[in-house]
Amino acid sequence: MNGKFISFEGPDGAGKTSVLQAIGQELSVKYGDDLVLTREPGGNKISESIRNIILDSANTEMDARTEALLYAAARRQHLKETVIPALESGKIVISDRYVDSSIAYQGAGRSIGEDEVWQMNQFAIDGLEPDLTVYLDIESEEGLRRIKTYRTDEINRLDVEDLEFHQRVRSSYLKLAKENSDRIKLVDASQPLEKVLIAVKATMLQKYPNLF
Ligand SMILES: Nc1ncnc2c1ncn2[C@@H]1O[C@H](COP(=O)(O)OP(=O)(O)OP(=O)(O)O)[C@@H](O)[C@H]1O
Ligand SMILES: Cc1cn([C@H]2C[C@H](O)[C@@H](COP(=O)(O)O)O2)c(=O)[nH]c1=O
Repeated sequence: MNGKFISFEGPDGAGKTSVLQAIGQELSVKYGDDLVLTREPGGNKISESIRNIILDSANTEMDARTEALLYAAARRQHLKETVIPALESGKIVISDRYVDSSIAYQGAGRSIGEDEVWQMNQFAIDGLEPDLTVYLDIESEEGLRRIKTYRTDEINRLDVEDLEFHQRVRSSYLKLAKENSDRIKLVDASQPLEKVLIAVKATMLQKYPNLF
């Protein structure tokens, strides 16, 4: 596949949506339809339906392994329907979250086990990893503060987990970034948004010097 596959990762409230909106606007001027901005869970009808089930705050009885399997199912459909066809036609695919989210949130956050969640996801991703992952790092307290202070849309079933859950998620991300330093590049997301954007662009340019 000759396209570029870039994922953005981070704890809740790190600023992925804000960063991707700005970067996406800039890149779409240059690339038009050759840029695919998408998200997990979601990106197509089936995966968005699965997203609604997973994130619905009313689904309090959902088992942690069921949750992990649903994320993996949404991921598989997203890959088959959205990501792989775009990469095969040479497009740039930027996904808000991918399999690292499952390792951090289900593996560590829900304490299912990071290795177990990674193994289970192999069936869904069939070896397809991003070429570059931009990890927006934020302390859990600050991420949660941002969500509670500024969010106008709905607070989802994972946002309302306690501080310890979100701290396990962040620790897992930091471990993943250390163990996969060729692929995962850390950006300090506690800075003002303008500075985060500069750092993110610099990170992307290191991998793809002519991207912007
Ligand atoms: N660098 C920043 N400094 C201060 N506030 C920020 C910054 N980046 C984003 N925010 C604000 O924090 C809130 C969360 O940001 P955003 O929705 O972009 O994060 P996110 O990583 O997509 O979160 P989630 O994964 O929970 O959807 C928003 O209200 C946004 O305006
Ligand atoms: C892909 C994926 C996501 N999650 C969690 C992380 C967030 O809390 C939500 C998605 O909401 P966002 O506002 O779009 O970031 O789902 C997860 O737990 N596991 C995953 O694999």
